[in-house]
Amino acid sequence: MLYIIGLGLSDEKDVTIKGFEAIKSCERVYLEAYTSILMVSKEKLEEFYGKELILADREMVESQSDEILLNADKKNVAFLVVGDPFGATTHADLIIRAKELSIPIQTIHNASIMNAVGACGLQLYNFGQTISIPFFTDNWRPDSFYDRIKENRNLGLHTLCLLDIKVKEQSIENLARGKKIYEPPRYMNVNQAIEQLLEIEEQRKENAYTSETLAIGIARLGSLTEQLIKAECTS
Ligand SMILES: C[S@@+](CC[C@H](N)C(=O)[O-])C[C@H]1O[C@@H](n2cnc3c(N)ncnc32)[C@H](O)[C@@H]1O
Repeated sequence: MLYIIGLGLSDEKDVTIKGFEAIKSCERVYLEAYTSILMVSKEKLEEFYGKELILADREMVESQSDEILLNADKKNVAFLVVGDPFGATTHADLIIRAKELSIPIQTIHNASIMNAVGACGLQLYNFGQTISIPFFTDNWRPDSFYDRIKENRNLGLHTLCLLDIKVKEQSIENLARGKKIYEPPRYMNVNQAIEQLLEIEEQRKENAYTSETLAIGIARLGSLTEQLIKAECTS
């Protein structure tokens, strides 16, 4: 059985009892830690689950999924995803591959940023398309998210902006040279996101939003001690 288990949003204790029991039954446990992160270390998770975790980076999930799925038709294997396994990320390739290999799959859901964002006071019913804001580079400054925000605002809907996480990524140069040298991890903060949003508005000038637009910044949602929700105009 391949268990696809959501870990929730904050720490080792956010796993559900069902998820915890499934992890306990598994021979191998993979932790997907590149699309979202928990606020505790891998070691803390291992101690709480009583299991060694294998870090599954993007390369492993996207190019070596057969390694994850090895023997999963006979033994229990867990694939842990922060938040909910189907909240923003789907890991469709892994699931399709498992189905092709006739491996039974069970998903154990958990809270996701996609629903927990309701903690800021805005009605989930009134959110439009969710967008991702990627880190700009010197020569790559994509702005397709701008159109989604504009469409949402024209309909009177809020936009959930997910901010980029870069874990174990190669620079373009190292990628081109095939060098497996990885950049230090980076996590986009709210200020960086605002700077990028305003840069695009400055170029497009279509008034999707302005520096006066009220925005809500949310950090570490779900953490009992460190959660921060702050609403301010961007100027
Ligand atoms: C791809 S999405 C999340 C997918 C995850 N599977 C889920 O269901 O929550 C990852 C992004 O969501 C946002 N996010 C996730 N968890 C968060 C949290 N606890 N507090 C604030 N933002 C969070 C961050 O912008 C992060 O880069």
